[in-house]
This record gives sequence, C-alpha cells and structure tokens, in this order.
Amino acid sequence: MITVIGLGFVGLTTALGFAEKGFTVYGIDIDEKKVNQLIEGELPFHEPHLAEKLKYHLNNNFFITDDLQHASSTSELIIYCVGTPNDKNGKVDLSYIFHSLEQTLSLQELKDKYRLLLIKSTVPPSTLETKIKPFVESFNVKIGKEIGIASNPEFLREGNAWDDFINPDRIVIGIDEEDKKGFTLINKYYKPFHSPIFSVTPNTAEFIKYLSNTLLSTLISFSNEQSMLAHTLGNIEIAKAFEVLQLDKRWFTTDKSKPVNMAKYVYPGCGFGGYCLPKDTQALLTLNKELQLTPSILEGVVLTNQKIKTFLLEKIKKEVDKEEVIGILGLAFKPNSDDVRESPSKEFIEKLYDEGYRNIIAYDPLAINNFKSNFNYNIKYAKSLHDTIEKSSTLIVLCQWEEFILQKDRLKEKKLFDFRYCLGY
Ligand SMILES: NC(=O)c1ccc[n+]([C@@H]2O[C@H](COP(=O)([O-])OP(=O)(O)OC[C@H]3O[C@@H](n4cnc5c(N)ncnc54)[C@H](O)[C@@H]3O)[C@@H](O)[C@H]2O)c1
Ligand SMILES: O=c1ccn([C@@H]2O[C@H](COP(=O)(O)OP(=O)(O)O[C@H]3O[C@H](CO)[C@@H](O)[C@H](O)[C@H]3O)[C@@H](O)[C@H]2O)c(=O)[nH]1
Repeated sequence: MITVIGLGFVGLTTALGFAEKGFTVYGIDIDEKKVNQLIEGELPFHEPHLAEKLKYHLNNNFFITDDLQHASSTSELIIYCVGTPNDKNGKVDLSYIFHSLEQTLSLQELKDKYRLLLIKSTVPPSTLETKIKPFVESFNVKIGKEIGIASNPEFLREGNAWDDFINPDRIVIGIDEEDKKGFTLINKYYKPFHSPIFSVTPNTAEFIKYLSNTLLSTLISFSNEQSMLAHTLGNIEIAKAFEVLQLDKRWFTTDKSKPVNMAKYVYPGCGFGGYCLPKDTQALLTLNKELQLTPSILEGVVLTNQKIKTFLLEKIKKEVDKEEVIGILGLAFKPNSDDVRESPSKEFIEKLYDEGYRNIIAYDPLAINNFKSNFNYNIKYAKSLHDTIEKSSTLIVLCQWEEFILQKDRLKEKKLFDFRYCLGY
C-alpha cells in the first residue's frame, strides 16, 4: 500500500502510475477544490492520459481520502509530492515539505512498523541530510530502523507526464547504504517499471535532479544569447542556423534516424518558463552563492532569460506603433499545456502594457481561463485564432502551438513576430 501526499502534476501522476502497476494507492491533498474535482473524476489541469487513468483507477485501487491516519498507517511507502517554490530571495521554501512531514510524523500509528518516506519534490542537494533528517528525528524516530527516508527525484515533463512516469529512463533513489528494509521496499514498488534503479547517496540524488534542469535551462539560454547576436548582426536566418546545427551526427541516435530529443533544447525562443526550470535554476544559483562560489554560467543563464524578453520587446518598439492592435499568440508556458506558471507571455504582456501598448488581444487554445484567473491584466481575449488574426495588425507568437504552425500562411498576412522560430524559415 502507498500513500501519495500532494496531488498536483507530479503527485497525481505518481499515484495513478503506481495504481496502474497494480498497487493500492491513497491520495491526499489539502486543496479542497482540487480534491472535490478529483473525486468527481475531473482533472484540475490539462495533462494527456490522466483523465482516463483517473476514471479507471478511482475507487478501484486509487482512493482519494482526507483520513491521513488510516492511509499512512496502512502504507509501507509514503511519497511526498508537495510544491517547493522559491522564496523572495530565490531560496527553496521547504515549508510545504515540513508541514506535510509533520502531519504524518505526528501520528502515533506510524511508529508500529518500518515505513519508507520518499521525497519526490525537488529539493536542493544536501536538503535531506541537513534539513529533512534532523526534522524527522525531532519526532523521536530512529531513521533506518523505525522509519526510512530517501530522496526520489522526478524527471517527468508536463504534457508527457504519463509516459515519462510509466516508462522512466532512470529511477534515482538517494538512500543510506545500510537501510536494507528501504531497498527491499524500493525494489518491490519500482521493479514493475522495468527501468534501471540507481541507488546513490541522498546528496547525489538531489544533485542529479538539478544537473538535469539546469542543463536544460543552460542550453536554452545559450541559444537565446546567440539569437540576440544574430538579430543584431542581421541577415542571419536564425531558425535555419539552429536546424543545421542540430544535423551534426553527434546529436543523433546511433542508428542516425532521428535527432535526440535533447537537441530540441538547443534552439532559440523567448525564454524558458514553467514551474520548474526558472525556480530550480534560481535555487541552484542561490545555493552556490551561499557556499561562496561564483556560478558564472548559472548567473548568465538566469540573466539571459530576462534579457531575451527585453531584447525582443525592443524589436516590437521599433516596428509597431502604440495604437496598433497586437495579437498575442500563446499564453501557456509550452504547447499542449494549460499551465501559465512563469509563462514568458505574462512578462511580455506586462512589458508591452508598461510601454504604452493598450490594444492587446490574446489567444491560446487551452490556457486562457488559467491566465485570466491567475493574472489580472487589462487586455482582451479572443475566442479563436481566426478572431485574433482578424482583429490584429501585428501578431506575436510566444508559444509554438501546432494550431499556429498549421495556419502560418494566414499569420504571415499580418506583421508577424515569430519569437519561437516555429513557422518555417
Ligand atoms: N510539474 C512538473 O513538471 C514537475 C516535474 C518534476 C518534479 N517536480 C517537482 O515536484 C514537486 C511538485 O510539483 P507539482 O508541479 O506537482 O506541484 P503542484 O503545485 O501541481 O502540486 C502540489 C500539491 O501539493 C499539495 N499540498 C501542499 N501541501 C500539502 C500537504 N501538507 N498535504 C497534502 N497536500 C499538500 C497542493 O495543494 C498541490 O495540489 C515540486 O517540488 C516540483 O519542483 C515538478
Ligand atoms: O526545445 C525547447 C524545449 C523547452 N523549451 C522551454 O523550456 C521550458 C521547459 O520546457 P519542458 O522541459 O518541456 O517543461 P517542464 O514540463 O517544465 O519539464 C522540465 O521540468 C521538470 C520539473 O523539474 C523536469 O522534471 C523535466 O525533466 C524538465 O524537462 C518551457 O518554457 C519551454 O518552452 C524551449 O524553449 N525549447
């Protein structure tokens, strides 16, 4: 039996993923609205495959409950998937982790037999050893004997969450070597995923997660920095240049049939966004600084992610009059998602408005409602792509939705800024 705490993108996918493998899973969340939606079989966010998996497993072997005592006392594995946002200083806010740990560790029933607590939330290297373990020990439990604790970072991408979780390329477990009971449980629950399991020290597991996300943000900022040089020099076909760069056979799989997916991150755009890349890059930068290191590359990655937006805005200012109607195409942080957290579109709209552009109309195939409820901008929203094209004299593509690519000839009838380089060169 497993309990998953926090039913957001990661928690819900994790819970349903283990249910799919035949385990009984309890899911717990403190957000009442989210819980009520889930109980009704509705997803609180857009994520392919999860709706049908929820319908299939709900009340079969996946149970949403508010009875933490029953759920955790009958579970061998308790998986923490709560948020880890950054505070105003760019440092990871661990309060959701501590709060959820406290809720479970205060239960007397938890001490009757060994259980393994897995931290799946993203936390900076050394957090488990220096912050979480002492916190757990303050509840008078002996780690490794009465309770196990391990780091289990998650690498799934929004929009691909189900496939990434069910077919993981690697399972990383940061656990003490002596914790044999913990290893047994990891093998029992993760074996059905048929993926290599790497058991490493907790610091290593946490570090691997940040290596992954900061490499992605570095590749994107590298590409965006180069794109600014190319724009400034002029007469450079930027999209073509990057597409030809990606033809280097070292980007290809050994059978040379297709470029590896990682190559896609070496491509310019209008900046990286989403819940993870911005906050995790900033958190690692802050950790470096706390340790008196000088992380020049990460500093550059974060700075370039801000500069690229200002740079592209300057192009708009030079070529678009304040009175023109500007159509913003794309509000989600990436296609096939309705997530607007740290979406570049938010910053663009804010900057345009501050510069005096007041006739803004925005369109996104999925994310308009989320955008409206998260941000309060005095702009209009279009019903369709057609409506946006009709009403605008300038169009700015900020998210590479397939719908926009299919209508590229119509978009090109207007003054067009393809800030995702997705409409063909
Ligand atoms: N979103 C991703 O693509 C992704 C991928 C890998 C790792 N991560 C990491 O996983 C963690 C979760 O990310 P997410 O995107 O799922 O976040 P999310 O905001 O979608 O979900 C977190 C959930 O935890 C719930 N919660 C908070 N405190 C709780 C408590 N005490 N008890 C029960 N529920 C509680 C919240 O109500 C929320 O529903 C973060 O650390 C993130 O960095 C996210
Ligand atoms: O070729 C690309 C791919 C992505 N992006 C941008 O990069 C950001 C992140 O995209 P993506 O990596 O697809 O999204 P996430 O779902 O946030 O996933 C990242 O963050 C997760 C949370 O930590 C990790 O688990 C994943 O491995 C990691 O890819 C978005 O703004 C994208 O627009 C690009 O600019 N170019």
